[in-house]
Amino acid sequence: MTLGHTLSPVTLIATESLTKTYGGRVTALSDLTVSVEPGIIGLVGANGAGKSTLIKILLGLLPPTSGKVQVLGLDPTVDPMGVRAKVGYMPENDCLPPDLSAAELVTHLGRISGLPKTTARERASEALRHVGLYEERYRQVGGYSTGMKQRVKLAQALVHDPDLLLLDEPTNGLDPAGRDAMLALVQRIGTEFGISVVVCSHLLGEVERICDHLIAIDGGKLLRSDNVSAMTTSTDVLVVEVSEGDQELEHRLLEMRLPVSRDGHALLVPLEDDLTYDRILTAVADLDLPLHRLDQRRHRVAELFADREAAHV
Ligand SMILES: Nc1ncnc2c1ncn2[C@@H]1O[C@H](COP(=O)(O)OP(=O)(O)OP(=O)(O)O)[C@@H](O)[C@H]1O
Repeated sequence: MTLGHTLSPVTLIATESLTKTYGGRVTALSDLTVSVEPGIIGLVGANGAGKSTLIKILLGLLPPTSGKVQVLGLDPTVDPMGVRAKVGYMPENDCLPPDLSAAELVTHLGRISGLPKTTARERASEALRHVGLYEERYRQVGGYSTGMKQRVKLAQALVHDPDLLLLDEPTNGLDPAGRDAMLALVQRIGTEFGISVVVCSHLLGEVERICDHLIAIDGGKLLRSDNVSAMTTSTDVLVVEVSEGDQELEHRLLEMRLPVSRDGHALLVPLEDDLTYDRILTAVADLDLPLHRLDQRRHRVAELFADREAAHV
């Protein structure tokens, strides 16, 4: 199958007028046309936006009602096994059998993916090492913390060495430190292992941190698909951060008649002209403070959606 628009040889995922209705009543995806290249891609949308439905269609687990879809050049409606051989999937919900060890489970799932016994065992150990569970791999999964269970799900998605990972809400149920660790891991997989990743999340701020590209959907429709850098354009406010002495610096900048405001420890100064940089640097040097950051503040992606219902995604 070839989609109507021209596909670049590196197109990762492409859909054209993709529509999915459940029971003819609920429209989960509506006329969705989107195309992305390899990288770390965030799929964001509020609960019920249609993210999981899209993931299931990409995997060939669910047939679309109408429209076209391609994953890594394959059509999941025609060749679901071909797609699944190249794609790893981390489901959203807790679905791990509690009485198996992580090593047994990931090896078993590797075997199901078609790996020979020894290779499956080796690949399982490797995948568990990548996610930081090597030492704990012979313990029963039932005794694992939520963060460890999420990492087992990630390891099983990696076991057959896929070209693309589809991660459905990988930070679900994790505390802030666990979320940071999971996001760092996902980013490392995308950058160091060269595996493309689609991260599904209803938390825009999270995916914005690690993704190159964002697809935002709302009510099954495409809201926006763009590079994160294109969405987060610079503002005309400078952010100044010093490792210590921020109050001293604030006083000095006010004395210099610069209209300073605060965002936590960071000082914000409107950028009037190039001299603003010099004046701040002079103040920092005069006070002999350790400058940590001086640059133009960028818009957060969330600000782009602030005037829409999708603001809470
Ligand atoms: N099997 C189903 N039968 C009927 N309606 C469904 C089914 N699965 C999903 N839906 C509905 O389709 C819409 C999209 O659901 P979907 O699970 O794809 O959204 P989502 O963005 O993944 O949300 P969440 O983050 O809550 O999982 C919702 O209105 C949901 O209630």
